[in-house]
Amino acid sequence: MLELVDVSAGYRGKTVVSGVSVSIPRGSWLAIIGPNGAGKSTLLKSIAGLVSYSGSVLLDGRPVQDLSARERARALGYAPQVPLLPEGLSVTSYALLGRTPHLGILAREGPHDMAVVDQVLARLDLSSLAGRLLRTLSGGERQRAVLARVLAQQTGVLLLDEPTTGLDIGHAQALLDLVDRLRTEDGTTVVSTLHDLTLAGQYADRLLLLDRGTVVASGDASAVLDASVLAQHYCARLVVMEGPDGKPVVVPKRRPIE
Ligand SMILES: Nc1ncnc2c1ncn2[C@@H]1O[C@H](COP(=O)(O)OP(=O)(O)OP(=O)(O)O)[C@@H](O)[C@H]1O
Repeated sequence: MLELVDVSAGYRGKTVVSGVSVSIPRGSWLAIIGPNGAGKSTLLKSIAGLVSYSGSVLLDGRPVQDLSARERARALGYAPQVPLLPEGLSVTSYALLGRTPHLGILAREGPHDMAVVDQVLARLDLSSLAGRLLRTLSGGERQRAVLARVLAQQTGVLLLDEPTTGLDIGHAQALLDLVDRLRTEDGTTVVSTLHDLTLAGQYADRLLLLDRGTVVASGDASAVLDASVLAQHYCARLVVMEGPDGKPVVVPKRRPIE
């Protein structure tokens, strides 16, 4: 169980996330949604311990701040929205970095670590690119390499900042399906930011809508993906329809030509 209690965070004295409390049961998926600048990434970085915050982030009742760096790296896997990549590494070497928290001091990766990485690369459709240098990858391939590293980390909690950015619809779906499988099979807990509201509604158990740093709506897809709520907070023209699986589909409406 991951629990946020009254979490506030900001930069240089300016608060950009204010008083967020939410419980995320083991094996569930929370999607943080909201307009640009709402504080989604900042909230995710707070959970990852990458920005300072007030309030508490508890993992199985224990403050995450009390974990050692190694314990934290074994417990929480974080994939940033705009990663800084070591461009000269191959995809395999980069994904193997995800195994670091599992290695003994001065130990090198062994066959098990290689097997984990091979499996993750296969699941992300990256096997054919395993030997390629990161700087030679397309945007979507780089994005998948970042996710390969975090999935190779095999943590109980995945913190994914816009994991589908730059991915085509097929690769986006494959990635979300993979995360969903980890969630249901291994009990992995997922917290992700997502701009695609339809995908957020399809995959997450619970959505948290942030606007200007505060939670303005929270609940399942049908409760949060309400046309008037979304129109108000995103300043957008849209309709919400029912999709084939009964989940909401958020459709933008073009401004009528005068
Ligand atoms: N390092 C930083 N220093 C100062 N201000 C920052 C920093 N990072 C983010 N901010 C500001 O904090 C606010 C929230 O940013 P954040 O990246 O959390 O929003 P977001 O909801 O993830 O946005 P987006 O959808 O555009 O990615 C924004 O106003 C942003 O300019």
